Amino acid sequence: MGEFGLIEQVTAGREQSPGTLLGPGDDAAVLRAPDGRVVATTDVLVEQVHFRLDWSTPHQVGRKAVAVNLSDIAAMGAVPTGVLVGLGCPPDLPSSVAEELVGGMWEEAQQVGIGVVGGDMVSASSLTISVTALGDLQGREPVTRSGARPGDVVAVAGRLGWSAAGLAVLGRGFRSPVAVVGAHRVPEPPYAAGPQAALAGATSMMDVSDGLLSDLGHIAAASEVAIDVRTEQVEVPQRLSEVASALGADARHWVLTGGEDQALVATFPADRELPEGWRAIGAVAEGSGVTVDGFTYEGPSGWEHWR
Ligand SMILES: Nc1ncnc2c1ncn2[C@@H]1O[C@H](COP(=O)(O)OP(=O)(O)OP(=O)(O)O)[C@@H](O)[C@H]1O
Ligand SMILES: Cc1ncc(C[n+]2csc(CCOP(=O)(O)O)c2C)c(N)n1
Ligand SMILES: [Mg+2]
Ligand SMILES: [Mg+2]
Ligand SMILES: [Mg+2]
Repeated sequence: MGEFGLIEQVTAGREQSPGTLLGPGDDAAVLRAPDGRVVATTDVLVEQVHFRLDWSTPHQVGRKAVAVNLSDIAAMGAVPTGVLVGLGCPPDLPSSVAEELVGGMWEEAQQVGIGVVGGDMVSASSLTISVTALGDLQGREPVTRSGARPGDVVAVAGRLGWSAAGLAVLGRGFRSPVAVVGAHRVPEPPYAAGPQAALAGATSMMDVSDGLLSDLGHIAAASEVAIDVRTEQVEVPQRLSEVASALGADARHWVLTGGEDQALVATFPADRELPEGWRAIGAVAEGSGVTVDGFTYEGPSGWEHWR
């Protein structure tokens, strides 16, 4: 099948999402931007680096590719308006795989009431997925990484360590459909928690893609503050402890440094009540860097490409 046939196959019969005025099909999509500002973010996923098709179905990979972008929109306190999808497909990739991938992308997009408004399809030596998400601030100010202040509470919404546990299970050759494997295949970012945190006065926020400690390092650096994570406040779910003891691994390490759950982490003034779904895990102080119970964490604090 040629390029245009494939584009036809993956776009045919798709409904236009509510904020889309035009597209896909023209030189660019036109989206409503009621706020007058557009939030934009992009994340690339590469086969063997971000996913394996013997570990996940194309549909699950498609959902994840969109989810990791929508969590960046939520982390700004915005709501998504549309996604654009770039697909680099090896020549021998069955068109059904591309179809399933795009189907998964649509499913995830539709969870938040949007659609795939455009994209591009090219030949490539390994399957490469580039998703761009656009969002709307609905009149609110963006919640950046740089607003954390000494005295703030650090809080998290969503799962931590589940995807890393699932990755460990898959990496040891098990394919059982346990919950952590499901969490690795398709993250469940707490999309609504982003705008809710913004409304509740969050001073900084980001999504946890690389690992809690690593990502908190970005907030600490951008805000020029120190962040201490208090392990007595950080829940290690029973499920993770069970998987860890079966594998001889450390569940707390997954929670503190595991990426790809796309949880949201934010800081809030200490006198504010945390919005529903948010749990306190630490505190902001004057200084620099991230500590755990006052000490520097031994070992890598999260995923880093080329390391
Ligand atoms: N090639 C690039 N050109 C310009 N800006 C970039 C480039 N790569 C990354 N950035 C910017 O650097 C910042 C950090 O990028 P990073 O990819 O770590 O963000 P993220 O999407 O939140 O994390 P993750 O990729 O782990 O999901 C972002 O603001 C991003 O837009
Ligand atoms: C086959 C396979 N091996 C390893 C991993 C783990 N992994 C890959 S990228 C990443 C961080 C987030 O990516 P990015 O920073 O690019 O957004 C993590 C934790 C995986 N998902 N699949
Ligand atoms: Mg990201
Ligand atoms: Mg991010
Ligand atoms: Mg990253």
